[in-house]
Parts: sequence; structure tokens; C-alpha cells
Amino acid sequence: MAEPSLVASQEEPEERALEAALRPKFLDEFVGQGRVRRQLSLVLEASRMRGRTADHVLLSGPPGLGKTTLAMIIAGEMNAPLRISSGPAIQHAGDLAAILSSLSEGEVLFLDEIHRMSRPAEEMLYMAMEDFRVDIVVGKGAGATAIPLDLPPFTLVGATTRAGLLPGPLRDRFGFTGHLEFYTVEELELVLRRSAGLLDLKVTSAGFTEVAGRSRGTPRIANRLLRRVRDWALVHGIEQIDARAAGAALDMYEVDARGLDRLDRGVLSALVTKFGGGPVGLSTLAIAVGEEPETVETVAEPYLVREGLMGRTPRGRIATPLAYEHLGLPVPASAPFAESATLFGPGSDEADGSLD
Ligand SMILES: Nc1ncnc2c1ncn2[C@@H]1O[C@H](COP(=O)(O)OP(=O)(O)OP(=O)(O)O)[C@@H](O)[C@H]1O
Repeated sequence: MAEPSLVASQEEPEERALEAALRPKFLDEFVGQGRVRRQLSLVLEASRMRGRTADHVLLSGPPGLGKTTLAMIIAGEMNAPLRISSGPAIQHAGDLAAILSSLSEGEVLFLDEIHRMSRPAEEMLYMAMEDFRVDIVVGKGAGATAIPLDLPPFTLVGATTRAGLLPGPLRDRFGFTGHLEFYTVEELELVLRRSAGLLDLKVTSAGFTEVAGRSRGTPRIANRLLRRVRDWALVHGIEQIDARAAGAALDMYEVDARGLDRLDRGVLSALVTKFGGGPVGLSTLAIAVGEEPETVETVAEPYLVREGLMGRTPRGRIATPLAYEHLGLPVPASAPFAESATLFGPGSDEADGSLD
């Protein structure tokens, strides 16, 4: 497998601690996502006024846009404890029963990657969300009995990068669904200003713009790039980070001016050089770059499609003329985008289905 990229890398514990320190704690500090923020604020305010536990909340969107942060904020705003788990950690209904039966009244349960929970656990969750009750099955086969167990009212905050993969009955049980969008450069500048303040870093306005422009619309990446720029400035004895310093630092980390990192460029150049610009299926493309299909699909692809560098067609992924230009290659006359790019443009909803 290829070495993890700077943008998609798993972080060291120290990095994670730093990331946690940069998390906004209240809705007011949460930058961008105006629509979701306003709607969520209303949902929370109404439950506070009624003295009730907040409705279940589903947050969807690509990684690093603030789903975990929002779950923490929900718990903070409701003055409730927070329990964190994830779909992959819940492989048996019993795992979920253990969590649910130990919740306290009003607690916020955050389930990350909720689309990756096992089917039996998912079915148990339906009843827990709707009736605050679960059936614990004791014994096996013909002698098995279901013992009903009442649960205290709780708020489930589910997060998913793939809302389309959630079964309808699960999706319908959330009282509020918020879809997080990529951030604009201006919004990322605000995220970076706040983080620089917390890290005690001096950065010029142009320096913030340079880092924000390379952050792929994602606050987690913006903060990570800022930390790398900070390292670079420290080693080079630079006190105030301007656009040149930020650019030089990020060039060194192979994050280009458009925000593409090694993985993104690897995907694009495989598409162009190994598959003649496509169409090619997701798993084939993932094998060609030595990554998991899910990583290519959730980390690299949304940004490449959004930037108009890659298209999704019913027959697979294709490179757009912009991709050739970005890689400094001549645009071939007989490329697949000519016929299909109009079918599914960047960010098109139809392109959301699984194409493999
Ligand atoms: N709106 C925001 N304002 C300021 N900082 C933010 C915002 N959203 C996210 N961040 C920062 O980005 C980092 C990543 O956010 P978070 O962990 O909430 O993303 P996520 O969507 O849960 O990602 P994943 O799905 O990969 O777990 C956090 O450390 C936080 O500091």
C-alpha cells in the first residue's frame, strides 16, 4: 500500500491532541455551514425550552468537515455527557446493547461511520431510537427469549460519509439531517485565524489565504497544513508567516497550489496514463494507486470531482480536460469526457451511486 499522504494521513497521538485542542466548543465558534448551524441551533433551543432530550441528528458529508466537532458541540450545548463509538466497532447487537444500556438520561451518543454498523445492530438501533427500548435476546435457537429493556431518553448523533448507504428506516428515524458542505477559502481563513491564535502563530492575511487555498475545502486539512507550516517556519527561523513562506512550506510537503496532494495526483495520473483517461471502475483505480477503494472514494474523489478534474459516468471514472492541464499534459482529441462529461458534471447527484 502507498504511504499515507499528508492530507489523508492517520495522525500521531500528539497531532490528535493538537487537533482536539483546536476544536470549537460552541456553535458560535463553529465557522461556516451556516444553514446546518442555524437549523441545528433551532432544534437544540426548542428541546431546551421543552426541557426534553434533543431529537436524533444525522450528519453527513466528507471526512474532516466537522461532524465529530458538531456532535461534541451538541452535547456541550445540551449540557449533556457525550459517549463516542463508531459503526465498525459495533459488529454484534450485543456490542450496541452494552453501550445503550449504560447510557444516562439525556446523554448524547455519537456513532461515527454509522453506515458501517452490522445489520443486527442496526435493527436494534431502530427500536432504541424510536421507543427507547431494546430487546435483549437470551439463549439460542428454539429456547431463545427476548427480554425487553427500557432505556433512558438519549440523543443519537450519527455521522456518515455516505448518507446514500444508510437504509431508509434508519435515515427516517433521525429528526434532523444536516449535510456538511466543503468550506470556502474565506471560511477556511477564519478557521485558520482562530487556530493560529490558539497556537500563538504570526501569519499575514496573504499567508492565511495561501494555506486556505490549498486546504481542499476541509478544516481538518487546513489545521494540519498550518501545523506543517509552523514546523517549517520554526526550522527556518521565520517569525511571521507570509504567502511565500506558506507556499514554500507546502510545496515541500507536496501539497500543490490547487490543494492536491500525492494521493490526488496519483489518482489523476493513473487515470490519465494507465487508463487513457477512463472510464475506469473505482476498485481498479484504487488498486492502481495502492489504496483502499473507500479511501479513493471518500478522500480523493469528492475533491477531484468538485474541482472539475474528474468526472463520474455510468461506466466509471473519467479525467476531464482540466486534469490533463493540471498534470501538464496535452489534452487528447479523443478523450472520453467529450461524450460523457455532460452527463455527469462535477458534484452531480446522479454521480453518487456506486459505479463499480
Ligand atoms: N466549522 C469549523 N470551525 C472550526 N474548526 C473546525 C470546523 N470544523 C472542523 N474543524 C476542525 O477540523 C478538525 C476536524 O473536524 P472533525 O473531527 O469534527 O471532522 P469530522 O467530519 O468528524 O471528520 P471524520 O468524519 O473524519 O471523523 C477539528 O479538529 C476541528 O478543529
